[in-house]
Amino acid sequence: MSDILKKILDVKANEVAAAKKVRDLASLRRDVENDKELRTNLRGFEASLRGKIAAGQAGVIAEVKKASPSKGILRDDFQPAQIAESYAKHGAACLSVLTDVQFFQGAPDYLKQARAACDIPVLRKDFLVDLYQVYEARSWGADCILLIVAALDHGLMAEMEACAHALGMDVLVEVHDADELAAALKLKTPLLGINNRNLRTFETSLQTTIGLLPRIPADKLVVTESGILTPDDVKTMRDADVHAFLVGEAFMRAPEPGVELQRLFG
Ligand SMILES: O=P(O)(O)OC[C@@H](O)[C@@H](O)c1c[nH]c2ccccc12
Repeated sequence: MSDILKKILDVKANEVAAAKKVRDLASLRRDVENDKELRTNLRGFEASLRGKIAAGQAGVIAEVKKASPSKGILRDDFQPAQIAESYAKHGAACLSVLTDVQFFQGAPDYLKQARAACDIPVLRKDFLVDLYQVYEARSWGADCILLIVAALDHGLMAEMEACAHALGMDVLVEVHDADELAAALKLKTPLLGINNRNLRTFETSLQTTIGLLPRIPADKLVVTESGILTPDDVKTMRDADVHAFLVGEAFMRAPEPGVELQRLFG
């Protein structure tokens, strides 16, 4: 197995081991749980999505992403605070900020800068493989974490979800096929992301979302992720009753990301 996901997960395991040497889990956990600001300053991620959708709009999670392993650099003039402001001003429900350094050229600092520049909730977008990263996410200000079924043992995944919820964060669980979906449906979170991109091959098809819809109970909020590039793509999803979107590339390549958001979804 030499797929890219496997490579990323190896790096993540090393990163967590290194971070624990600087500050161990017990100490990080204590710091997060004893910080009044972190205990109270939470922006409801699910609530923000549901608010937009209840008003008849799309619930857009707008991504702050400098680069990706499949596409290279997406944006040269990369200023997370400015991008966040632009997204919020033009109607994004939430932000997603890449914190992975090695593969996506993201950073924890980008999450902090983006969140400080607006008042909408923020997802830590990364490959989480350890409880430690859940506490890290909150310590940086994240309102929601991503759990990728393909990256996680199912027992650990449930533990991470419980931890996130205990800290007041929401959880977006990500799947790509029917088996992963079955595992995701055992979690409590209503936020179900369907990644149209295969993380092992990077092939992208919007049919991934459409094909899985019949298997999803009505109380789940489906977020279609990746490969949404045109107003037509948005229409395809909304016609299929999918109203929440996670979009990066299309916005990152535009001169003003928020204006592009409005063009795609307005
Ligand atoms: O840039 P796009 O094709 O609009 O995709 C955004 C987002 O879905 C994608 O960045 C993503 C979805 N799941 C992930 C998991 C890890 C890293 C990145 C991702």
